Amino acid sequence: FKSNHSRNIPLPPGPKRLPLWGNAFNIPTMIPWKTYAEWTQQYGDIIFMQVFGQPFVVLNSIDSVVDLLEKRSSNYSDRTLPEMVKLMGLDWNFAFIRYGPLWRRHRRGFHQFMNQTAIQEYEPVQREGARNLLRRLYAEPKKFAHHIRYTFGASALAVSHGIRAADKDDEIVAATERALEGSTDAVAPERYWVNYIPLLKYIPAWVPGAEFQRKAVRVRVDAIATKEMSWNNITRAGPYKSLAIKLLERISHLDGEAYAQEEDVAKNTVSALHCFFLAMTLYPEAQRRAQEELASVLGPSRLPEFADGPRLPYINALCNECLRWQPVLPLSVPHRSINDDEYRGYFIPAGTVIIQNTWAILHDPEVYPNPDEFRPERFLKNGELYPAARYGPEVAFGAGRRICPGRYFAEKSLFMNVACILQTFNVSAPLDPQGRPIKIEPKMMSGNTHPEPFECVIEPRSKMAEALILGQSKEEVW
Ligand code: HEM
Repeated sequence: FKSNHSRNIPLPPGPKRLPLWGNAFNIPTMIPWKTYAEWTQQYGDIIFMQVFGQPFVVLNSIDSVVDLLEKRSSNYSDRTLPEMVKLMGLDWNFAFIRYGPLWRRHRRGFHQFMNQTAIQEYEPVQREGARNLLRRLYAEPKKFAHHIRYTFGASALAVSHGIRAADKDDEIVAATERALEGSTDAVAPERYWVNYIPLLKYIPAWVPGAEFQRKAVRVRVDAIATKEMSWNNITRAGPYKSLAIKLLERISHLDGEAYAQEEDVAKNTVSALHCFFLAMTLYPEAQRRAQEELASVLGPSRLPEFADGPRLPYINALCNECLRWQPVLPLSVPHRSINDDEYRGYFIPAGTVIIQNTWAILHDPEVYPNPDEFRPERFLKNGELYPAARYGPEVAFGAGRRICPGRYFAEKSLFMNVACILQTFNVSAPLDPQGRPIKIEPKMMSGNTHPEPFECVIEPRSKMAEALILGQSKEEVW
């Protein structure tokens, strides 16, 4: 692609391209969202790249995202299916379905079960999940990252199949976790050459250097196991069974895929909660203010309920700040254009992969001063929840027709877990042998969506808090 020759319209600016390779050597492999944001200085907010003939456009500003992904959504709602995702056997994933009638059918089904009214039905599962997480954190605080993953995996199993997961070491939850471990990795285009050169898929797994093939086989085996296990276990389903079956019929083909789908997306909420622990470890003042609010609204002797939400603006602002501070999908999920287009005097060819740089948008210092600091107050005005600017953390859920359909569900899960944890625990940095807090650097995994492993201390806030955690008999609401 050089430009639209017939009308002589240039491509958007971007790094210089080599013949054939294009920008293959410019694509940053580590934290690409920061590099793309830095490139704005040089190239502006829309950046063009091309790798082996595949055009890419990075959108670094909210204006370009609104103009293209929202206002021209009929042209910018297609997806690209990376070769590695196919090799892993995860190509059924709704997030990768091409724009068209099949996607529309899935999307309608998802909306039917995940709209703001329908999700009220899942409140008991979300409430139970949050309370069970408290007991797990109390029993083994050091394994907090595992507990978050496990709790959300179990809730996904409940919502999608109506199956109650075992209290620990559930085989379906474990297999799906393993199967999905690689899927975020696969969509990060910089990770695997096979995403650019599909012919590489014919290299057999035994060839030295074909590690991508061996990884694909490992993921595929777990994906098949998940499917079979969850289907065979549908008999374990409780009263949610009929709801689960309806959901399965609508959004998948009545097999194990709906659970893996749920698990896959639940993973984003897991990452957001993981970032919450990181923020609480690094910003004790924000934690103190949130706990003061809980004390004044709830008192010390009960756990939060969904109905408390409107009276807890600081907790809501803190959840917003978790989504903004370390967005769990910093480059969203790529869209793809259907037809040739012209924007701000530039030519965008049909089939261009469009990357929304969510991180750059939510770290724009003009809108969010000192963007690397965790400051929930930026979402408050006169003590009330207030949109920080003309756009808020909803950008973290994408844009246009492919915007995350699970966002209301995710926000409710985040609220319930954050409020329950802060009501009962103090989260702090571990101490060194001299008793000083160990300094932790906030770092997100590249190409993946959660923070790099870190340690934190999680202790009950008081005897009363301990009683709240343990006093409840094990919650079983369905
Ligand atoms: C904090 C949690 C979450 C975040 C930050 C998040 C973010 C996103 C983003 C950025 C996208 C891509 C949007 C785009 O292409 O413009 C997406 C897609 C999607 N999300 Fe979420 N998500 C979260 C939780 C969930 C949950 C809990 C569910 C389901 C219950 C869900 C279901 C989906 C689905 C099905 C898609 C694909 C939509 C499509 O391609 O049409 N997400 N999500």
